[in-house]
This record gives sequence, C-alpha cells and structure tokens, in this order.
Amino acid sequence: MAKEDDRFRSAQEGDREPLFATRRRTGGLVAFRFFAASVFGGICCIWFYRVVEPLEKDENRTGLFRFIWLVMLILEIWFGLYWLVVQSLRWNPVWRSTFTDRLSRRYGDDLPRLDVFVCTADPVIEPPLMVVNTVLSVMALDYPPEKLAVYLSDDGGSELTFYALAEAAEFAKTWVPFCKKFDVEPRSPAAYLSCKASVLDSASAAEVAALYREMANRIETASKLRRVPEEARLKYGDGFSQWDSDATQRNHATILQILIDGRKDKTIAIPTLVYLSREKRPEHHHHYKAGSMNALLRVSSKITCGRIILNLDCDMYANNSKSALEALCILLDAKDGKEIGFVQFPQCYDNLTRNDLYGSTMRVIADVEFNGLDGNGGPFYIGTGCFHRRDVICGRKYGEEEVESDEIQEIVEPEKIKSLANCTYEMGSQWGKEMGVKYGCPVEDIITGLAIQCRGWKSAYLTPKKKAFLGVAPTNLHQMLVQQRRWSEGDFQILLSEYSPVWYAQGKISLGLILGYCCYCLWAPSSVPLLVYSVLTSLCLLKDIPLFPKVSSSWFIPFGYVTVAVSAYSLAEFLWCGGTLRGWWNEQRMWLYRRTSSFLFGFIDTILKKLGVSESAFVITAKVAEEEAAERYEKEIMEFGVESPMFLLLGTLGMLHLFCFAAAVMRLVMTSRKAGEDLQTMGMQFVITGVLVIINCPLYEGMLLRKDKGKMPMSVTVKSVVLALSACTCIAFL
Ligand SMILES: O=c1ccn([C@@H]2O[C@H](COP(=O)(O)OP(=O)(O)O[C@H]3O[C@H](CO)[C@@H](O)[C@H](O)[C@H]3O)[C@@H](O)[C@H]2O)c(=O)[nH]1
Ligand SMILES: [Mn+2]
Repeated sequence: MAKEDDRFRSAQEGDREPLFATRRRTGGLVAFRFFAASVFGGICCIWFYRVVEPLEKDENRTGLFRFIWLVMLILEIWFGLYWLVVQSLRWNPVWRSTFTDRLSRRYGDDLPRLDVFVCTADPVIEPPLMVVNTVLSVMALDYPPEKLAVYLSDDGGSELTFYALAEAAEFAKTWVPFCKKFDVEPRSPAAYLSCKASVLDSASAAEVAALYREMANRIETASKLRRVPEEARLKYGDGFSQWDSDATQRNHATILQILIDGRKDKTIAIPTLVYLSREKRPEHHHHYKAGSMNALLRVSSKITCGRIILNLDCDMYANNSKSALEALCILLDAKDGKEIGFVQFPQCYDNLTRNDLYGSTMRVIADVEFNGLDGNGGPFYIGTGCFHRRDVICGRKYGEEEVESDEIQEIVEPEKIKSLANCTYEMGSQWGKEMGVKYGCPVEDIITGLAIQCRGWKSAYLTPKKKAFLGVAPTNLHQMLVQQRRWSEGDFQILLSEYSPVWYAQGKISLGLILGYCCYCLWAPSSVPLLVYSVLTSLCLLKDIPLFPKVSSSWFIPFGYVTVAVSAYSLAEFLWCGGTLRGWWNEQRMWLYRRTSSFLFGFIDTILKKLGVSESAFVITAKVAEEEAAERYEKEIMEFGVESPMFLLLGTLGMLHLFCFAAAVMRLVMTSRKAGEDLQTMGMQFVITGVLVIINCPLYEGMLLRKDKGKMPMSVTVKSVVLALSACTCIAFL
C-alpha cells in the first residue's frame, strides 16, 4: 500500500495535513454514563426483589406461582443483561468529518480508479427505470470519468433491464456533462426532475428533461408490455444476441456487455458502463447477492480493476455527488486512514412519510448506534453505500502489502472475461470463503464486514449533512417484517457460525465491538423472552395473579424508575435524531411487532437450518407498490392485506391482550368495593397490558373496522380471535 500511496502523492506543501478528523463526545458522555449507571442500579434492585420476595412471604403460594416467579426472574435477568450489552453502542461514539478541499489540492484528478457495483435481481419488483436512475446518478458522481466505472449486475437476467441500461448509456452522454456543467444535485435524473421542477429555467435543462422523459417513457412502456422494442434489438444486437431463446432467470449463460468503454476511447468524458448477468444453472447454488458481488469482483478486475469499490443496491441513488471524494478522504489519508478497510455511509430513504409508520428510518441505529460502533473499531458493512478497498474485500489482511493494480495492463476481450462469471468458476476455490463476499448467510454483508475487521482492519462511518445515498424503504408491514426476519435470522446465524463475534472475533476486535455485534446478533433469540413476558403479564392479569410489587410498596420504585427512565431516554434520543413524537410511538409498535413476529420466525428458521430441516432464502424486498396501497402508505394507514403466519401471530397476541385487559377491567368494575386494593396490587400489570392494547389500535382497526383492501384478511382475523379466545378460556378455568 505504501508504494501505491506514494504514487498518488504529489510532493506538495501541506502533505502532512490529515484528510479527515474524528470528534469524540465529552461533556454529555459523563452525564450519560451516570444515567446508565443509575438505570443499572434499578435493574439490580429488580433482580434482588425477585430473589428475596418469595422468601419473605411464602405462605399461600402454590407451585405454579413459584414457577411463574422463577420465569419472571430469568426473563428480567435476560432483559437486564441485554440492556447492558446495548450500552456498548452508546459508550464511546465518534463522528468523522472530511476535508475534500485538501484532497483536491493534494491529488487533483490523480485519484485511484473507482468501480461501482450496482446489484439488481428482478425487473418486476425492481423496475428497470429505477435501476438506471441509480446507475446514472453514480455515473455523474463528482469524480474523474476516466477513473470511474459502473457495473450493473442483473440477477434477473432480464432483457428489459439490459434494454433500459442501453438506453441509459445513450442518455448518459447528455446527462453526465449536464450535471457537471451546472453542478446539479441530486444526480439521479428522476429525483432531480421531481424536486427541482421549478428551477428548470435554462434551455439546456428543459432539453435534458424532455430527453429524460422520452427515455423514461420508452423504458416504462417496454416494462409494462414486457417486451423490448424491435428497433432496440437491432441497435444493440450484440447485447441481445447473448440471450439464448430458452434463457430464463434461473437458467442462462453469462451475459456481459461493455456499453461504454472508457479504456478504448480516452477522450469521452463518460465513465465506463458494463452490464453483467452471471451464469445461472438450476444445479448450481447462486448465493444471491453475495454470488453476484464476487462475479463482479472478478469480471471488473479484468476490465477497469478499480482499487476502490463502491457497492450499491439498485434503489440507492447517489444524492450527494461528493460522496466518493468524502470516502477517499478516509481511504487515502496517509496516517489514520491506512488502517481503515471500508467506509460505510448510512442507509437512508427518500420515500418516508412524516411519522414513519413502519419505523423504516431506523433513526437511532443510523444516528446513534453506528457512531457508537465506529468508536469501538468501526461500523458494520451493510451491503449498500459502502466503499471498500478492492484487495481488502478480496481477502488481504491488515499489514500485508497491497498488490499494485491500478494500471490496466492489456485489454482483454469480453468473450474471454465471461468465463469468470460462470457457475463452475468458483468450484474448489476460496471464493465465498476466504475471498470476496461470504456465502451461506442471509446477511452476507454483515458477516463479510466482520471477517474484514477480524483480519485487522478498522472501518469508518460517514454521515455528511447532505445524505450520500437514498433508497426505497419497504412500504408495507408484511415486507418490513419479512426483511427484518431475514436480517434477524442472518445475524443470529453469524452468532452460531464459525465467525461468531463471541468466539472467533475474540482478541481480533475490541470488546466493545464484540458487544456491538451481539446486540444485533441477539435480535432473534430476544424474541422469546419478550413474547413470554408479555403473554405472562396479560394472562396473570386475567387470572388476578400479581407479578409486580404493590404500587405503594417501595419495591415498586425500581420498576417504575427503570421503565420511565428507559422510555424517556429512548424518546429523547429519537427526538434528538430528528423524529416526531408520533414517529417514536410508531417505532415502539414496530419494535414490538418485529420482536414478536419477525425475530421469532428468524429464530425458528435458524434452528431449523441448524437441524438441517430447511434452507434460508433471500426474499427480495419490492421497491414498488400498487396505487391504492401507495396511497394508504402516504396516509400512514397500516397495510395488512396478505395472509401470513406472522400476521396470525400478531393478531392472536393483540386479541389476547385485549381480552385479558377487558376481562380485568370488568372484574374491577364489578368488585368496585375492593377496586382500590386491586389497582394497587395489579397496577403495573394494568399499565403494561393497557399499553399493549393502545399500541395495537391500528391492528384492531385493521382486523375489525376497516373495509379497504389493506385490512387484515378475514381468515386471519377469525383465526386470531378463535385462538386468543380459546387460550383465555383455558387459562381462566385452569
Ligand atoms: O439474488 C439476489 C438477491 C438480491 N440481490 C440484490 O441485493 C440487493 C438488496 O436486496 P433487497 O431485497 O433490497 O434487500 P434489503 O433488505 O433492502 O437489503 C439489505 O440487506 C441485505 C442483506 O440482507 C444486503 O444485501 C443489502 O445490501 C442491504 O441493503 C438488491 O439490490 C437486490 O437486487 C441480488 O443481486 N441477487
Ligand atoms: Mn433494499
């Protein structure tokens, strides 16, 4: 690496100035640690109460009651320890800032080659027009075009996507120079034209807009008809001829087309653009996105071989044209930057509604927790918006010398390169294991990032004011839950895998970072305690069994303090990250739903996979919604609509809490003489179940009141009510 850096360094003044700065928090941190200690004190009191209380008044307590008490103790120990682990994310946060002016002064246009990998997999739920907008936005990045190459990996093997990319290659000749000349932002044409419609005063802007609309029309018509226009087939014949007549999404040869070749024609000011659809055969596992990333790594190494790689999902367009320069400020920094293997930007979205009904922003994760991870050694690699050093993602350990790779030796013809993307290429090799992105895990990104960190690299988290990349967040509950199920399952698999942060990473990364990984890797198992705790609380309310100290007792203080302190802190944090009160409330609901459905299913999936019963799959998140559903999303009306076991579980739980709460209130009213006494002993349970009922309101509405297509399917509602009612009846007469 030293050699490389020397080559890029011009002997100018100010060479020693760092290209980025790292800021730590000081004042607030002490207050936070003090607060955290007080909460932990409360948690210890709760544990203590659970242990000593049954010893004190033991008389009329049955075996069942003691058993429940023991369960509560175990659960509270779990919650307390989990809370402790989560504190690692807040213990030592850092913020990075970059000096792009210094970078330009030092390097000018003498920057390393940058290869951008965009992945798409399905022309129906990832519309080609959206994909090419992402591609165009990165082609127009503020970066010397002869040093930039954009690769689109199409796991859908779709002629429509190829056609759209060919159209985009034409349009880029107008779009890229236009962006640079007028310094427009953002550089996704769709985003630019929709948000800046009023600024289109110059003649050239109007011309570009018209050109874009024509192209968009052609692409959308083709997508709608699912047919490529004949004249395009003729025009891009050598591309289309690579599709065999019997090619399908899961069974086709490698298709590789260099649409714009910056190697041959050094005068054009447009980045290289390449379409790749790796070979797929039913008898070979394709390893989802990880497989396509590795194919891209190999193929690009024979075309442009960028020293730096940016990975993007097909919906994540570049919103900030300086992001590449910002990332290079870290990767080219001669001192602290040398140990950094990758630079991660947060995953942000441009289709969010005000109160973020599905909690898609993951505000606190992006604005608090990842800075915490950075302070402990570096954020995770999250699959999109990440700049890697090529040889690091390919397997280089920290301390080893970088292989010089920046000048392309010879131009290899595409026909020769194709074999690198064939199914059999990886057989018997280290690809997917020690080389490239790892296989076998639904969150290939997280495990790959962990492996890189275990090889001695740090990573850095960059959050420029102007968001670097914007994508499409899931717009309905089911998709959200499915996505979270994949994540929780994948993270839990990592915990149990040979790369487990607990054993494998020991001594390789800091304790804080190990705990940081654990927070997410424990998502799936944390579903069980929450489920048991909430159901037990409600059922015991129904049975009139007190589980918590009397409201008037001093033992109540720690319970009250921990609950209030933790909620208030989470609310403050949420507001501080720019959220709304409603948004926080929605987030709490999603917290509950994720945990009691996605994470539980993720947990079960993982166990089944370990037992060899099932394989985990990568369910792609749709990036489009049908019109009515999109309207409901805009109005923040919760979308159910499909029959899903996860909904059945949520519905049953919701109904169970409702019945228990209703029954307990009725009892309170009927026995009004001792109502005060009852409220004292059952107070905490009334509050917990009451909150569960209030938070479930949109669910009840969807099950019982709504008539639109997004309501809960009747079958799910009926099953949920029957299940919850039978459970309550059984328990009531137990
Ligand atoms: O067989 C596949 C499946 C998916 N993809 C692409 O992978 C990306 C991510 O898929 P998406 O359905 O959008 O999943 P998300 O949950 O939104 O993705 C997050 O989580 C994934 C891991 O679970 C990471 O791979 C992603 O980078 C990260 O953004 C998309 O561009 C897909 O086109 C492929 O290329 N091939
Ligand atoms: Mn996505």
